[in-house]
Amino acid sequence: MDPTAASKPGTEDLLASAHVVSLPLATRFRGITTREAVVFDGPLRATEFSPFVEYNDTEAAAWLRAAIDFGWVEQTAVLRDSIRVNATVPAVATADVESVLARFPGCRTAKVKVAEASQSRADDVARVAEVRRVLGPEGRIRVDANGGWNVDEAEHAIRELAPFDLEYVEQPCASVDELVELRARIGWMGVPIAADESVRKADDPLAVARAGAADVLVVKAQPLGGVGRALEILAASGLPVVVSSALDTSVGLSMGARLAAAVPDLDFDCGLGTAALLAADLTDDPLLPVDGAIPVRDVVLSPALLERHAASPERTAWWHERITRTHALL
Ligand SMILES: O=C(O)CCC(=O)C1=CC=C[C@@H](O)[C@@H]1C(=O)O
Ligand SMILES: [Mg+2]
Repeated sequence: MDPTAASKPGTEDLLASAHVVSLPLATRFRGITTREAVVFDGPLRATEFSPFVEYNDTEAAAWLRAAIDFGWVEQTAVLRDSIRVNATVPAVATADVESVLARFPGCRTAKVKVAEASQSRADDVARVAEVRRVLGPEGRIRVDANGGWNVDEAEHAIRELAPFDLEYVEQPCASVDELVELRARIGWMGVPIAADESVRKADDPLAVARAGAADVLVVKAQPLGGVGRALEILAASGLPVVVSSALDTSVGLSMGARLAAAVPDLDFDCGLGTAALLAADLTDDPLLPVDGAIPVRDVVLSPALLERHAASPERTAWWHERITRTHALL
């Protein structure tokens, strides 16, 4: 659903309603310890624009489209009022696994990061083994390699990890062609493959489904251009989906929860529990997992928290320029 010309905010409207923030993380995740984000006071609700700082303007444009859609336009009907979420376990030391999982009360599913460049396969196996020990035999475990393996490495790593009973392996290899080859090689193991970067960073998010490269799609509202656009993509793919966050603040998580609430069939727990990875948030009532789920609702920004976590003048100016450049691309 594209914003209409009438309701689409101009650059000045966006900048006037923007709050640039820098939030500390509770635990290092994908190499960062603070999360920079912009939240807008939209006329419909608070909304978020938080492409990672290294993303270029072309990639960031989809995230801005999503922010505008959610704050100014989005009215999708929802089918459920709470979303079951997974615990997200960064590539931490084995000794820290239990305390990370404790941040996600009631979550029966854990997603474990693997294939971190500075670590070995033994580290991955030990981390997954520890997650299995803490969750017990009924827990569900998925791993996410963020495209860090080639096909041979993926085949061997999955064979070593499969005895821990994997729900799926997310983005084991970087390219769609590699995923196709890997899927053919490991079919006998019965471990499904999920695509994440091959959906959210691809020029054509449906290429992976057309190629038969994955069994499951990971969909994220911001990188796919918003709730409506993500729903179109997942419907066209015909594949089961997992809705996930982009390490958003609770505002971006409310967008993800709304997307998850509108998905016709939602069989997997969603990666929307990540407020638990933040050491601070922007609302007095954050979307933290309770009993393994988060509610589907809008988020009320706290002026005091916006002020406390306001980014420096230099970073604020950087984000304002990014918004201005990115908005010109829409
Ligand atoms: O899916 C989850 O459990 C949480 C979200 C998550 O893992 C991610 C969020 C943001 C950036 C990514 O590196 C990462 C992912 O790859 O899925
Ligand atoms: Mg992923």
